[in-house]
Amino acid sequence: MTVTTGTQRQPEPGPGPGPGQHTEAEGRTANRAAGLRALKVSYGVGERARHLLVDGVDLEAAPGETIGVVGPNGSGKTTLLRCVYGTLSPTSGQLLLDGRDMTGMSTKERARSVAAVPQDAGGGFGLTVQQAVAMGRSPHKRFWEGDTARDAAYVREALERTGATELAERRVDELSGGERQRVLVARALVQEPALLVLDEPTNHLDVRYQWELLALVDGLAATSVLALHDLNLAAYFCDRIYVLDAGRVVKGGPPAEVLTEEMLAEVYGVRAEVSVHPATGAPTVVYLPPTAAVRAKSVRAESARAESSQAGPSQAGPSQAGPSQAVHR
Ligand SMILES: Nc1ncnc2c1ncn2[C@@H]1O[C@H](COP(=O)(O)OP(=O)(O)OP(=O)(O)O)[C@@H](O)[C@H]1O
Repeated sequence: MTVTTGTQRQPEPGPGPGPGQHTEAEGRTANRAAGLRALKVSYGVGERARHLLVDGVDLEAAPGETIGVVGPNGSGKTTLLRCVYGTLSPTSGQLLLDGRDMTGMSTKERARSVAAVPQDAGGGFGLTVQQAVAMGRSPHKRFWEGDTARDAAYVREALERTGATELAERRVDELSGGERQRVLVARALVQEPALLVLDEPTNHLDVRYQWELLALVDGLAATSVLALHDLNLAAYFCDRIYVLDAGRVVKGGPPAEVLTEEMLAEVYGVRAEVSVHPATGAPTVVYLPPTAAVRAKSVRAESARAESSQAGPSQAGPSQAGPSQAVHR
């Protein structure tokens, strides 16, 4: 994680050597990072996949960076992240992991490098938390191999790091939303990802766990790509932020460049004040009641979006400039 704005953030201490089973030097989660590049990635649905939910997205995450993907509801964040972690194949464009085309990787190979925490993921029915988290080790094993002491150590550590140790013997389907979210993150950690993709990871979490979870993710050596709605958390934890609107990146760069009052009015249709917080050094957004002018602008932008989405991507108006014009890096 690089500090961009004179913040007083302290790096998250690295994990300890675990319960005597391994050390960081042996290649645990914290030591792996891969660079990600999305080049003109599009994902389309409908006739000839012409309705683009993700439209020509360029995105870059250097090894170890924490990248935020933000944007209004329905702007394409989840669809983009699904392309990155492989449950969707882009209609066009390329996704490169350390320069290698990800579409050429087998499922298992991809799973050895990329872990995902999808939005509101279900599953885990009938399993205990410990069993569900241990399943994250499967990309690193042959199918007949049982859990080793080393696997158990990974699981123990991941549970510790996500504050889920107390939940180990509980059934996953009996957990609260926030408890379940921490378990999903623990399962992703034991996968030893070089790239971690998290879709709204702070969903269901109380403020303390939101903070702790993002600090944990940020403290990993792994590259992280996060979809977030909370712009203040994104401002604090992300090295760079990409703003999606109607499937396109309309702005990208360090939080201080991206999170402007103009962007918030233009993309989200909200009135806000952005200042640098004296204690954190990060941009901080305070939302204000909308004026009549902002409300009217927001209604106009909303109907322009609706028209453009009905007309199809080729009819997009000038306010939806392509990424090459609008991304500020
Ligand atoms: N399979 C599909 N077919 C048609 N439209 C889809 C499909 N999947 C998603 N969409 C639409 O694509 C748009 C982008 O959806 P996506 O879930 O990627 O947005 P998002 O930015 O993650 O939204 P949110 O912030 O609400 O989670 C939405 O308008 C959604 O309704």
